[in-house]
Amino acid sequence: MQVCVIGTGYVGLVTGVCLAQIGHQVICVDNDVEKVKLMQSGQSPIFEPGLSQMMTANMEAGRLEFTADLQVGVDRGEILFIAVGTPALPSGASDTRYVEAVARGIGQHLNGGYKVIVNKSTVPIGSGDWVRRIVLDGAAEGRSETPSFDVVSNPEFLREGSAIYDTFNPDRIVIGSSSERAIDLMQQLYAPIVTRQFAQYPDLPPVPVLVTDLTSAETIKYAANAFLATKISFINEVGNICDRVGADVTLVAKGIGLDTRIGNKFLQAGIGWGGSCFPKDVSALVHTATDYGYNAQLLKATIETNRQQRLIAIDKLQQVLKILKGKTVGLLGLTFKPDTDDLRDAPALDLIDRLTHLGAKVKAYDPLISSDCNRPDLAKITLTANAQELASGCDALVLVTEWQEFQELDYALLASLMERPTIVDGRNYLDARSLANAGFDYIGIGRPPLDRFTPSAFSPAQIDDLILNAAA
Ligand SMILES: NC(=O)C1=CN([C@@H]2O[C@H](COP(=O)(O)OP(=O)(O)OC[C@H]3O[C@@H](n4cnc5c(N)ncnc54)[C@H](O)[C@@H]3O)[C@@H](O)[C@H]2O)C=CC1
Ligand SMILES: O=C(O)[C@H]1O[C@H](OP(=O)(O)OP(=O)(O)OC[C@H]2O[C@@H](n3ccc(=O)[nH]c3=O)[C@H](O)[C@@H]2O)[C@H](O)[C@@H](O)[C@@H]1O
Repeated sequence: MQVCVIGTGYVGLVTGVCLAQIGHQVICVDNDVEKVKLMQSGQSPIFEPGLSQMMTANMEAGRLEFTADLQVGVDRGEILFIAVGTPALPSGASDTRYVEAVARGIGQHLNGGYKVIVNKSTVPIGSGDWVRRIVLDGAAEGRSETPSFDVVSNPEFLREGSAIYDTFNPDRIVIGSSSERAIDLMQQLYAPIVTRQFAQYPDLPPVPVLVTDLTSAETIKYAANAFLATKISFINEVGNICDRVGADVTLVAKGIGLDTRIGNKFLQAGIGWGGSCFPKDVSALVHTATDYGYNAQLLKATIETNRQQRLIAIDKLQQVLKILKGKTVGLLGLTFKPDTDDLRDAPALDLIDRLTHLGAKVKAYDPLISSDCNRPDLAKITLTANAQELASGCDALVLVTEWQEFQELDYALLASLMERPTIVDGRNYLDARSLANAGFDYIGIGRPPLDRFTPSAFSPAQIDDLILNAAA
């Protein structure tokens, strides 16, 4: 099928590349001319595991092209994906100006043939009909013939860092539309994914496809992200209670997660959720609720709990170091999660603000953020090229992002380079006992100290063994 994807960010580019990989003819449009030139030369503007290779392979196979010319994309595509950003406005509402610009542009360039216009961006509930109207307005401006099109909501559930895997192995595909013709075309489009032709486990039953009305599909996207964010805020709150009563949140999470009604995913306590979507999407849902006369108290608490949680590492540092003014704190990781170069709304940024406000000197090492990144929000910190350089002269380290390479560091060496080897493991990611043996004062989130025997001394894998043995 002929597909046009408008917006080539974390979602649009992955969608375009994966649709080409399953055999469709894809043209990706972006209004950032430099980005388009980069992609035309075979380079991905973002880091996502496996993306560059798949992108170049599909370009070479003649299934994937890039352009800055929306007219070319609209002419070529039978299915037009809108995948531009919908960041938060200061009010918490979603900023839909990029979606509006694209919808109007599509309308201006429509050429008479039937098109399916797909909202892949996360758009406020009710946007499907709004997009239809904007497209019609654009068409009237462009004086095109009466356009023939339908609007579909097809929310995206991929995670950064595993975006390609998630695209080929989705838990479900949601298609919201009132048009049978559009729904049928969307089902044809996704057939190779639904039948798991590109899945890691091809023998699993087909991927469930949920066909809904537009509004329900749009609400599913917000509800999914709000639920996941609430689940994390919940376990973080339990972790804070664990800190006070001496329980271990990693064991509590195991214990509740074995209940299939609860499930074991998204129960990792830490320094809070961040990224380009959870913060803005939960805020946008609260905002929508308010617009419709409902006070979404639970979601507000989810946000507030997370705001506090992001600074919990500072409380822990203050307990050990007391005065932070004049101390040097090293951050292991900056991105909001591992395997991405994305710093949008990363908890690290709040930590940096607060630590510098308290007079601490902040250093950081992140495998994908280099000192020449020229980000104003990182201007007040020292970015180092590796973990040794980071640890050198630090009073404490905070593990912010659970990059795999942080498991393999020589912590005894790092400890020897530090003023006072203390580490706050903001993701409960490291083996507490090994860190203690390496000379560190190890502090987890919601975990008791190691000075008395507790299973906290075990690594996550060892805890899994305990469960298996117990089951046997
Ligand atoms: N990042 C993620 O993991 C996920 C994001 N989403 C949603 O997908 C949407 C896109 O998010 P990201 O890919 O992260 O955004 P992004 O900011 O990485 O990419 C947006 C792209 O759209 C381009 N763009 C803006 N205006 C344009 C226009 N008028 N014409 C053509 N291109 C234009 C920008 O240059 C940029 O390349 C958002 O609504 C987001 O909420 C949904 C699921 C996952
Ligand atoms: O709408 C979106 O953009 C996407 O948002 C999230 O994906 P993403 O933000 O890429 O990353 P997640 O893996 O969900 O992590 C989000 C944040 O939660 C934190 N997190 C996650 C899981 C957990 O147990 N604990 C926890 O603190 C992570 O560290 C990270 O800061 C959702 O998981 C995707 O389904 C959704 O498509």
